[in-house]
Amino acid sequence: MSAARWAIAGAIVLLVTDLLLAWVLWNERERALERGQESVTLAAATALRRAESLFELLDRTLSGVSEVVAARASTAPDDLYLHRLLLRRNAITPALVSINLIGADGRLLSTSRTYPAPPIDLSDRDYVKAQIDDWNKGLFLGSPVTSRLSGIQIVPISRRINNDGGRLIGVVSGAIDPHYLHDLVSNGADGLLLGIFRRDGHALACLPHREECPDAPPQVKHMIDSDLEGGAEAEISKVRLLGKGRGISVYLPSRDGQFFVVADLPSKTLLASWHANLPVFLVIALGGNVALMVIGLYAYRQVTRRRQALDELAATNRELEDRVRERTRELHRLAHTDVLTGARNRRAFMDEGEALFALAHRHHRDLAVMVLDVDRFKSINDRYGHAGGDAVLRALATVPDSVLRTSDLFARFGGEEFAIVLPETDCMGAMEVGQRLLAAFRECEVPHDGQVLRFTVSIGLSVIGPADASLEALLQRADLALYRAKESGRDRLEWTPADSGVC
Ligand SMILES: Nc1nc2c(ncn2[C@@H]2O[C@H](COP(=O)(O)OP(=O)(O)OP(=O)(O)O)[C@@H](O)[C@H]2O)c(=O)[nH]1
Repeated sequence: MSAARWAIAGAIVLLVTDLLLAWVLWNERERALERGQESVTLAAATALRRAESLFELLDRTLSGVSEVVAARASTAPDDLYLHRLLLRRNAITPALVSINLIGADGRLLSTSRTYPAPPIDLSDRDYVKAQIDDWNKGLFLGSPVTSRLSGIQIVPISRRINNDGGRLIGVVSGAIDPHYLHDLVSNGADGLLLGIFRRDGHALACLPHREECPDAPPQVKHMIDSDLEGGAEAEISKVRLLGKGRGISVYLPSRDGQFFVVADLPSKTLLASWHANLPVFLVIALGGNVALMVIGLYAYRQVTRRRQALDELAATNRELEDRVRERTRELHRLAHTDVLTGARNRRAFMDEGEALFALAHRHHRDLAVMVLDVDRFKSINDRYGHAGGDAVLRALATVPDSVLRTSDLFARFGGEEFAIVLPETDCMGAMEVGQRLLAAFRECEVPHDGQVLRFTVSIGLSVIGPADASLEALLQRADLALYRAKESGRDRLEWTPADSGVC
């Protein structure tokens, strides 16, 4: 596999691994958001339940006062009685700063705080007007105001008092201590913003700003309007309703629709644990990537090295084979070459000569054999030394090159004796060649030791006959002819006829 393919395969493995890790990371994030959503919803629901319980309790208190006053309306109870009634009910309702009785004209008739009641006109207050204007209003939750009675910030509630005929007798009101409302939204998680709002957006309580709760921001007011139209119970938004930025928000209206709880948590808080684990994930991802890259590189190097080793082994094998072939050729050449002259030796001559003989014999072709012997070579040796004799032999071996055909076979037979096989050559042709050879040897000059040596050669010739069974037979006849050549005076060619007696 090429380096590019390795790189592509490695990149794909890394990509898949990183995508898997990213998927795990994304899942972790979604789960953290889900957990955050559950905790925000729980905080809002808890605050709503506690607020509804409180308002039910306060409603029962005001209803109780209302019933007593209505029952006693015909007997016109005195101020002290009313004050004591309010005082007793207030004593068992610590959430209220005071309980007040207001006349049908809006003037304060009695209060649990002081006796006698100060002359205060409350006809302009929303919690008074709402009850005077509506005979069946139920419990009314007023806007937070500064009490004219106590001078502190309170959240007013009120109930209408009717006589048996349904006519307005007066209004009973209670001033809720804002701290009680603030306690409803306590115990929130870190970073949680929680608010209880009236339908008109006035804040009744909030977390974490206990003292100065901001009124509902525009987006909450928009939710309230939507709620009025659609009657939705809860809405979860990814955009925070109370804080800035993104996060999880929950909006819950009360059963009677008089107030709403809104809670939200910023993404930063929701994902705090996820963010805390992020470096661990990144280190794992980075470590995984590095580990995969190291493993990939290691595997690539191992495979490359193995391939290189195999290539080198193959190259070494090829080189060894070449050397063995070369060596074999050299050995073959040495085994078939005469060391002194470089011509073929007897073995090579016999191998190749037998093959030429067999070919000629089978196809009835002509073939001639010559045996050559240097004349009086012993005297050359004696006169010029062995080195002189060797020089003559070396020179002799070069002469046939210029006379013979390349298809002819020339070899040193041993000592000063040489032999030639002439394929496709009849007796006449061979004689002609023999004469040319004799002439060439005569003219051959051998420089040696500052002198020029000359030599002659005697040649014995034989040609193939039908009765010849081997090259050896021709060689024997050529030897006989050579003997005659020597006997006849040397430097000449003689031939021995075959059984047929023709040349
Ligand atoms: N320098 C040299 N001499 C050799 C070599 N081989 C054989 N001789 C010598 O060649 C001589 C052959 O001599 P002879 O067989 O008597 O024949 P000749 O002297 O050539 O006489 P004729 O053949 O009758 O003409 C011997 O003295 C051998 O020692 C060789 O390789 N080198």
